[in-house]
Amino acid sequence: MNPLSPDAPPIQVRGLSKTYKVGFWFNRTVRALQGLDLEVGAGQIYGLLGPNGAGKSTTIKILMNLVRPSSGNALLFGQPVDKAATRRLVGFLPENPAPYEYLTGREFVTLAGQLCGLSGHELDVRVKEVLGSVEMGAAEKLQIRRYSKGMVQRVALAQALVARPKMLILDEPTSGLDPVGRRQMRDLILAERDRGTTVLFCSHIIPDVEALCDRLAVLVGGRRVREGSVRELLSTQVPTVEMVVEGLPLEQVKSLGVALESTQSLDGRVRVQVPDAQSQKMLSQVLAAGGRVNSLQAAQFSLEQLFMDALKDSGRTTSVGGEINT
Ligand SMILES: Nc1ncnc2c1ncn2[C@@H]1O[C@H](COP(=O)(O)OP(=O)(O)OP(=O)(O)O)[C@@H](O)[C@H]1O
Repeated sequence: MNPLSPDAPPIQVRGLSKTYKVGFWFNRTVRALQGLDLEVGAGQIYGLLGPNGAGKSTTIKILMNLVRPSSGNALLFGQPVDKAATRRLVGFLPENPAPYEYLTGREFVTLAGQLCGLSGHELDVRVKEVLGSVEMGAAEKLQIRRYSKGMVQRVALAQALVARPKMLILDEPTSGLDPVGRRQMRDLILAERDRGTTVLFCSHIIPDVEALCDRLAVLVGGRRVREGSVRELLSTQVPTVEMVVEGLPLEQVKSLGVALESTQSLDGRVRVQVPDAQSQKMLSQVLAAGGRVNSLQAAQFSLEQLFMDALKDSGRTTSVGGEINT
């Protein structure tokens, strides 16, 4: 039976909420997700970006049918997430992979391939191929308990890739990897996308998201607070100018009557970010007050700024965690 609904997007999430019960008597609740909507189109690399506790892993666990939502629904290829036949189309890398550590890397990936229905020569070839692609060929005969964290992450990715999935769901794929490993992981994800694989991944490493994603959603406190392509999202930012002011103390710079985006006191200087429309006024106010501007440049639009703005707009005093009700 074909588990795919033709034309259905690989991921559709509507009004997804998840409340965990916590505490000794389970009398407190944490709202990890609050009415989340998501749609991931075929062949996209889609990023979930958010601070610690934003609900990224909970979303992924619901998609992998490891956690049940409190309300709302989630579909993979148009089918409910509890259909095993559909989940078989997905390669999954969990947040903290814990493979059976007395197996060697090769035995573990072989087992994963067998569970996905591969066998014989095809399985042997494929296992060798994926272990090579994550650069674990040389260590494939070592028991996993001898591996470093980054090596475990690599064999865990190999098991996700072994059955040539139609979609990859990766929870913090670059966690534990050194800079070379991070670059390889990015290249692997891009190569999978070029092969036509849809990829959903979550991260709080902004450069990874920026380098990889076609689209992304920013989650804060279990809610989606931004969504779009990287270019769309960056184009919504107010253009700003960065100035370095000398000869005026921070407090005086702040009281020049210009709305500043940010200020930072450096050794005897003050770095400020000013909305572009205010930059001329700021310049003349600094000069009138006896200060100097020793550098002035257009600030780069960045996902980092977008992320900080999203956090500020969502009105949260701390970025960490879901909402706790006692
Ligand atoms: N099994 C659980 N029991 C109780 N609370 C949980 C459980 N799993 C997650 N939570 C809570 O739900 C909220 C969202 O957690 P989740 O792991 O989904 O966030 P995340 O965005 O993946 O965070 P991180 O980036 O730190 O991995 C947090 O407040 C967390 O404490």
